[in-house]
Amino acid sequence: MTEVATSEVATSTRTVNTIADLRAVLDERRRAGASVALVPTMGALHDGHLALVRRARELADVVVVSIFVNPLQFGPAEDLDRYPRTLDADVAALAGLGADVVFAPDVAEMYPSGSAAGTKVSAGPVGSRYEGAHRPGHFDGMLTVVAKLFSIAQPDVAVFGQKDAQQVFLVTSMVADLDLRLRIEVVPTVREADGLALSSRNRFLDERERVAALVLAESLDAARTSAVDGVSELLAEGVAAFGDHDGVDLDYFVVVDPDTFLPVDDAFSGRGLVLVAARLGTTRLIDNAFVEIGTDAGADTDAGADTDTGADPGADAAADAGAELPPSPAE
Ligand SMILES: Nc1ncnc2c1ncn2[C@@H]1O[C@H](COP(=O)(O)OP(=O)(O)OP(=O)(O)O)[C@@H](O)[C@H]1O
Ligand SMILES: CC(C)(CO)[C@@H](O)C(=O)[O-]
Ligand code: BAL
Repeated sequence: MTEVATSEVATSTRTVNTIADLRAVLDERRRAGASVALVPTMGALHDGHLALVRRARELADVVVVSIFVNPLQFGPAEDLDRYPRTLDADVAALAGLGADVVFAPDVAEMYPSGSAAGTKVSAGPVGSRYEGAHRPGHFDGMLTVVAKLFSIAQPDVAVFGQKDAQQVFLVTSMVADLDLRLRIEVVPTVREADGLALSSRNRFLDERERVAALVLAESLDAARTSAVDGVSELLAEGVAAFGDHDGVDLDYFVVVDPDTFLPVDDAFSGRGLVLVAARLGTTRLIDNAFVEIGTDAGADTDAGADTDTGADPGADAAADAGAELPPSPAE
């Protein structure tokens, strides 16, 4: 076997920092017949990430977790510099779950000619909507690093979180469009007890913002409850949930067809996916939930805890319903 520089964390978890070392470790395991699962992350791990790792552990013989804060997916005014970096704690948590390899390259290893230079993957039209409208270039940068990680690790399966729904759609599309030879596994959103979706960025919320952040899950609950009455009602109630929350700026609240990721029209019925994004001070959060529209089946998935909607019946909700509101100047 090629000699590999590693640091042992637990008996069987290794951290590798170079592409060559990761390939050497995985090639040896694959030659022995092992299957490989990859969990791509940007670190600052929380229970949402750990759910992906647990799922990966069930799916393959070797679990690789990548930790790389990818500059290519951050805009110039975004939070690249303040994005949390907690590598030692991350590696300890992963060792506790029996992950086999932590891949933690630096920027020069991933982008030797600089992150602005070189070939990029284009996310296509859906990449410019919703998150992409507010974070221009984000999805091209995300797909580029994910394609590189797939090429480097050559996993049989890669595990992603439903919390980043548009990311899941675009990664799945890339795998199909480029005939990549792996399977994408999606894990439901992990939430705090009160319904807030776990996110590395939650740590930036102050006490007041943490309370106000619940409105995202509440708006999804409101949408789910009113979905039986159709798309317009769902959107009106979802947006109305933001009516009495000062200090929360709604970026978008839309319902899309999960198969196309395009907004549904008013007559749509069946399974829809509601996407929401909002800013609280300098922190931007996203969330989503599947809903069953026009039937009384209710939501079928991982939407937030069963909280009150907080909707203000008097709010001028309908005016903004379904709108992709103009992008904010900066995060
Ligand atoms: N609450 C969650 N439940 C399930 N999966 C999650 C959750 N949060 C993040 N993930 C998934 O973990 C993977 C890595 O995400 P990432 O490192 O960007 O963390 P994050 O918490 O989403 O950070 P941020 O939202 O601040 O960007 C992605 O596939 C993402 O969807
Ligand atoms: C998939 C990913 C690791 C690519 O940098 C990132 O977008 C994330 O953490 O969701
Ligand atoms: N969680 C998706 C990665 C990002 O926000 O850049």
